[in-house]
Amino acid sequence: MDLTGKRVFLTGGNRGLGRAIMEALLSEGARVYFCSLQAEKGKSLEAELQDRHGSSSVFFRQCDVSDADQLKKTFDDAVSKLGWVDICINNAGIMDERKMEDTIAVNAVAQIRGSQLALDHMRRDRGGRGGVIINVVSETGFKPVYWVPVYTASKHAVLGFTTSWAKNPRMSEMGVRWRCVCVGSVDTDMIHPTEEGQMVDQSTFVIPFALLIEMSEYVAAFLKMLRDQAHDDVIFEIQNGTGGRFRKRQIVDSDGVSNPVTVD
Ligand SMILES: NC(=O)C1=CN([C@@H]2O[C@H](COP(=O)(O)OP(=O)(O)OC[C@H]3O[C@@H](n4cnc5c(N)ncnc54)[C@H](O)[C@@H]3O)[C@@H](O)[C@H]2O)C=CC1
Ligand SMILES: CCCCCC(=O)/C=C/C=C\C/C=C\C/C=C\CCCC(=O)O
Repeated sequence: MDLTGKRVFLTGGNRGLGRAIMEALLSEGARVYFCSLQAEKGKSLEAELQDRHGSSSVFFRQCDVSDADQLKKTFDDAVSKLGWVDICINNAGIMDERKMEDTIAVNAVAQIRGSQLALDHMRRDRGGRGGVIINVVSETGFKPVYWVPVYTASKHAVLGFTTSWAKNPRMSEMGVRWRCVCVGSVDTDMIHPTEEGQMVDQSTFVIPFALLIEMSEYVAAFLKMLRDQAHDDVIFEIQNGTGGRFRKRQIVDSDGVSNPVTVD
């Protein structure tokens, strides 16, 4: 897929993975509408990026994605500013085991709702132009991670939702492709818990520096996935040093061995 001129809706774009993907897409000639919780940071980033890429290339709106009404208004505003949306990236997420409801609301419900808004808008069988819906999941979407069980549950939910929609036999008629980005750890604010309790057994948590994925590798793999329209697979796994690859759904055996399996 040529990304030039593509119209992108992205949640959680003011920092971390979302910001890196947004800047890469703008450099490829795409136009991006992004939202995040923090209004001031978002506004100043919008101004900075408009200076660099042009005033009609990037738009920001403050939005709490866990609020259904705000998310709908924000998506509708994106359609009105961009004309339409070709690529929807549900990226916003949090990791805090003390906040179970918030974690499920932001990581699972909001990504599911964002996907549904995008699907309704994109469906060719209902007058849309087709498109791609990308949910930024995590490797925790298909494997257990004992430090963050609630976070892991939220990511499993999105993987189940996304792979299920992708199996709809009428999807080619709808003209929509689905992707789950299942990435290991990238060095963003998220992986540095600052308060006791954000993780279970935090005292045993050691950042796995050897496994960390460089932001540049994440971005390159993400763009590779976006350009590749040939694959039917939904899960795109990014581990360090692999450059990213499509795979079937995985299970992890009790002995820790991870096996690719086909679910159909
Ligand atoms: N950093 C990592 O190692 C990994 C991150 N991920 C996922 O990638 C996504 C982005 O994570 P990072 O960039 O690392 O985290 P981050 O903490 O740097 O950025 C999170 C973004 O989500 C936004 N956000 C959070 N709650 C929101 C809400 N209620 N409404 C609107 N926006 C909200 C924040 O404003 C921020 O822009 C998350 O879904 C995360 O679970 C997945 C695997 C690994
Ligand atoms: C393999 C899990 C990657 C989880 C990435 C993620 O979504 C958020 C990470 C935030 C902090 C780090 C949390 C958990 C553990 C990190 C590495 C575990 C490596 C062990 C393994 O089972 O592979």
